[in-house]
Amino acid sequence: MSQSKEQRILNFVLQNAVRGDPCSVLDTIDKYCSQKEWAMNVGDEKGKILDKTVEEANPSVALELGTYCGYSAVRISRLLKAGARLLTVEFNPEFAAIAKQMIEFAGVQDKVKLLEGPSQEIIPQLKKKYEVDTLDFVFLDHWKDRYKPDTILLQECNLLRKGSILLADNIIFPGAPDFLNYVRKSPHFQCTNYPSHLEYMKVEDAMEKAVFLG
Ligand SMILES: O=C(NC/C=C/[C@H]1O[C@@H](n2ccc(=O)cc2)[C@H](O)[C@@H]1O)c1cc([N+](=O)[O-])cc(O)c1O
Ligand SMILES: [Mg+2]
Repeated sequence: MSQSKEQRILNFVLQNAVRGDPCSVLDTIDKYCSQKEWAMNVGDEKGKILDKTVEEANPSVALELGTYCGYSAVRISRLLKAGARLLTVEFNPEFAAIAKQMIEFAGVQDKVKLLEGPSQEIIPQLKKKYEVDTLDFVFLDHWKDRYKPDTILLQECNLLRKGSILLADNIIFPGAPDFLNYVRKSPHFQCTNYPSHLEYMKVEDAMEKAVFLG
């Protein structure tokens, strides 16, 4: 059975990164995906926007939708204060298995809880099953047609509070037009756009920050 691209990325990290060093894991993934095989990690340029937004939010409880190989889970969790936690949602069992190993190799496993399943099933479980009160930060990077329904679902489940910060990847490419329209038109969100580029490419992309106003 030939290896998957995601398994090749993990193997490259296991063989070339420094165990317990999140930055080394991030740099190694970026090296592989810029030189050998493109993959849909948020990457370093948009990753720096993610870093700034996480630092602004300084979250006690953060949610990520779309773990993939764990690149942004490592990126986010390396910035979390003592006792803070990241819940990350992955639907594909193969990607979840890769991400779990990536997170453990980076040494951030005590800050990260990987939840396997579709976001529309997991989100309604966050309060009772995962003991979440409200979310301080949400990173949206899963299926682009899920950004809007999941943002609505987060509100319906009372998971956002005044000041909760949402950050969405891929606003230009592949694009999330219904989400963008929704948050920009909604009186409940204050939006900011961050122009950037698609990971590892010269293609235009952007991130959108949407602060919940209550
Ligand atoms: O399509 C993209 N992302 C979709 C991500 C999907 C991920 O979210 C998970 N998920 C987790 C929970 C769910 O409920 C559903 C899916 C999927 O199992 C997958 O791991 C994308 C594409 C490009 N691109 O250049 O083409 C660039 C990007 O940065 C992207 O993020
Ligand atoms: Mg993305």
